Amino acid sequence: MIKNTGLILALDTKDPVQAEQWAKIADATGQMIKIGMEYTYACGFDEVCRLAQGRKIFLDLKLHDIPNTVASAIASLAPVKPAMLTVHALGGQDMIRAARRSVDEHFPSDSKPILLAVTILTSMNQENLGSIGISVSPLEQVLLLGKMALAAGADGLVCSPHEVAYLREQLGDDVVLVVPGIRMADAAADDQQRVTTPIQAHQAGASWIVVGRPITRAENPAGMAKQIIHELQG
Ligand SMILES: O=C(O)c1cc(=O)[nH]c(=O)n1[C@@H]1O[C@H](COP(=O)(O)O)[C@@H](O)[C@H]1O
Repeated sequence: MIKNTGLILALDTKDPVQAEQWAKIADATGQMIKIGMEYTYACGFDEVCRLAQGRKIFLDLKLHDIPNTVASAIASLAPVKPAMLTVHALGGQDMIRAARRSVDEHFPSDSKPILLAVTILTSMNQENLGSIGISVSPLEQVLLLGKMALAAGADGLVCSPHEVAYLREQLGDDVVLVVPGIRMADAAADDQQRVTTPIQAHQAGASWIVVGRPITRAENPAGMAKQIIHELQG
């Protein structure tokens, strides 16, 4: 059983003022923030570096390309000094090996980001998998991709809350499991398919949960963040 599950607040916005306000909520509670594609593409790399300064950042750009391109992209991300970064497991073992080499080469040994492989997006269900030619269950596919990614050098995985308990059992306590697809009980799932509540993800063994809209669209985002942290610690 994982004792502590951290909260990562996803800053999915194009607006630097809004991002700073949400980041301050995370600062006040000592949580990590996630900067993703929306912010990076809208605001640019310099702004990402500014927002990241003095903060623990999960840089979620979900790199997925040929090995050389991914390795070079990771080298370009070094100025952000992220604590975590993502590649897509579907890029395969050669791409993940190249990502590993690039992290080891371009980041100082005392501040290497945790290299995370995104398995099957939380927005996909069995039917979506079938439409891309995958007939096994999300659980089986996540385990297959997860084992491959860890063997190729990833430090951890991004998976849905539905797979966490099984991955913990199969892969042990040391692997970092980062878990989006978090919704409060009875809340709308939006575009997410494989979801649970924060406490269920914690009990299943998540190292970190990633939460965006349940906090950022709450009437009182700071209050909601505190409530989730309280639940995770309870
Ligand atoms: O890599 C991720 O963080 C990620 C992987 C995944 O499978 N599903 C997923 O939702 N995410 C991210 O987690 C966040 C979830 O946001 P909300 O659905 O608003 O809580 C978004 O920033 C997504 O980009």
